[in-house]
Amino acid sequence: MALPPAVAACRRAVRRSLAGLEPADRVLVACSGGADSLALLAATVHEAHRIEVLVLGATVDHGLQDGSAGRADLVVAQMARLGADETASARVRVEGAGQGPEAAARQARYAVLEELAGRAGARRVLLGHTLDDQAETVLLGLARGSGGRSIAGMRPAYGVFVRPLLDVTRAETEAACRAEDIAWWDDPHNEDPRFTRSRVRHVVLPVLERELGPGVAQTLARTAAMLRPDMEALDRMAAVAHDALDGSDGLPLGALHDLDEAVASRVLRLAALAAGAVDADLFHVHVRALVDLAAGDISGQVQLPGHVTAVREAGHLRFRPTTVES
Ligand SMILES: Nc1ncnc2c1ncn2[C@@H]1O[C@H](COP(=O)(O)OP(=O)(O)OP(=O)(O)O)[C@@H](O)[C@H]1O
Repeated sequence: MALPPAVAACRRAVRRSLAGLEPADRVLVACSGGADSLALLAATVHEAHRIEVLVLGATVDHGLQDGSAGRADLVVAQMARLGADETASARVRVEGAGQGPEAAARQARYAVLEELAGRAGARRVLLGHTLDDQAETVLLGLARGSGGRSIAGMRPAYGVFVRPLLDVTRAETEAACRAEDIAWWDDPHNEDPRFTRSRVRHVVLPVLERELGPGVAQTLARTAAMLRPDMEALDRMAAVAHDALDGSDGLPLGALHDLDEAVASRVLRLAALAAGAVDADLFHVHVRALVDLAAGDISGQVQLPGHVTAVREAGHLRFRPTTVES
């Protein structure tokens, strides 16, 4: 019997992301219990076992919703049923230092997944973000003015993390689950109109699709895929420049002015992060203010999230802890 197209699409996508692995290697699949991550797990078990790679399924319980512990147990049972060689469930405490509970949960989740992978000797951690997640991220980035980084979308791979399904739609992951008789769980958060991402998913994108024609989500995701290599090239140039320029005395303004603005703004961002600014809260508007400060277009200081202040003095841009006046 022919393989259902959605199952084939998931398997093809996963096969690419397992390239380079060898027999007895391990991969970890992060499972929330949603259709995306269960379709990902099923495809991974199939593709990994073909090349004798072992699959560890892991779920993280943030304890943020009622009944989350029971749900984590159900996800563990589901992962075993789908053929994961090992399963793990981790409970994390979410501490939102200056960020919302969602962002704090995401950060804690990534840290614990990386730790679990390290302990299990897994070479990759597979995440189930889909093409629709990517389109939503791009649209949100555009609307919030977060700059090129978010318009280029989520990275298909960074560090140990891989997102094999970025070319696969959410509908395809659901169709793959239905075809393989996999029951999934819909996170009520994703339906809650109080969350911006939920409104983008259920209101904004459907309107765009209706008014501009179908395929808007694909176009947004494709735009991100086209921009990403450009962004990454600029990031690499900036990392080299930052290493060369950022010293104990701060960033020399003369050298900074010699850089292209695309590189200089990234150097400023890296310097702010090195000084302790919080990555998740450092937006385009902050970097823009740093560019203006460095250029002398604004005077005084720039306050950054994470209690870091940037000042322009003695031919340098310097970062120091924000002093709180009593
Ligand atoms: N509780 C969880 N345990 C394990 N993996 C998870 C969990 N939640 C999400 N994931 C992984 O992340 C992928 C994307 O899920 P989701 O879109 O819900 O998360 P996110 O984009 O990281 O964060 P958020 O939705 O909170 O903004 C899932 O397919 C899964 O691989």
